[in-house]
Amino acid sequence: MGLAFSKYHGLGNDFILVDNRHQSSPVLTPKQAMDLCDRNIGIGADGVIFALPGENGADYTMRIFNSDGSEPEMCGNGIRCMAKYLEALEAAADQPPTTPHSYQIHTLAGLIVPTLQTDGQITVDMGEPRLLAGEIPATLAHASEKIIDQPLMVADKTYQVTCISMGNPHCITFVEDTTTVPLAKIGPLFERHQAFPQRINAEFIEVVRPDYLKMLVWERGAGPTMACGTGACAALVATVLNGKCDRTATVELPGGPLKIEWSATNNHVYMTGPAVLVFTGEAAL
Ligand SMILES: N[C@@H](CCC[C@H](N)C(=O)O)C(=O)O
Repeated sequence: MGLAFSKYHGLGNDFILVDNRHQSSPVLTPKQAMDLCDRNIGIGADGVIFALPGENGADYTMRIFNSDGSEPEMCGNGIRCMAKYLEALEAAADQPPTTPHSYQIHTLAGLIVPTLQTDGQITVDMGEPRLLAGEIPATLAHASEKIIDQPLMVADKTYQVTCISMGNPHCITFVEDTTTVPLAKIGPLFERHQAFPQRINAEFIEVVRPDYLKMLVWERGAGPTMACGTGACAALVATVLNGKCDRTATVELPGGPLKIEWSATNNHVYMTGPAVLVFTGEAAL
């Protein structure tokens, strides 16, 4: 049986998109998704995203498997890709949406709202960051406390970390220079540190200016990726909480820039960036 798919990327963070609008659970198993993500024997991607029927009054539901088959709660770059994918599916069915056009998307992290802009960029209302240790989850503080600039011992070195959930968990460390971070060595140790019972995404941030951050990321379930949207949002929030940047800043990732704003008015985080169709195809299962 063949599986029709579209491959998209958001700043090099790449995904296989599957039209799952007629079934209420993903049409692939985690193992099938993992095999399709393999860059040698599959299509190659950081994850597989399923566009499902909407739940809780939403237009659609997004589910995602990481390239290791695990299921995260949310994906920032992925939801921009899904918005473009939905636009293409609707246009193919002669329902061309108007722009700017928003979708209400239910995720395991709650309701997320991407808006397609007339310039091709997508702005996503990512909801409110969750700051308490119990919400992340992390054991570096009592469940009802925040983890801001706390020590974490990794491979005999103490890092000062700030932990934020954007629905999925992030651990942020400030560095002098992102080019000197031994990501392949310490990334997996952060991800599977005993302080993080559901593993963690690890971000390393260089504050270049109060409105410009550089970021390296090691993703839970996917390893080093070219960009992470939820990670960039968590990084901006962590940097504000540490008094090192403005509430609006550009976060420069290996794959390019994202504009992130943490609104002082409604506490929501907004992410703006691109999503690009790479190719469509049919995969053998
Ligand atoms: N790349 C994504 C995040 C994908 C999920 C992450 N690996 C996790 O397990 O939490 C993004 O752009 O946010």
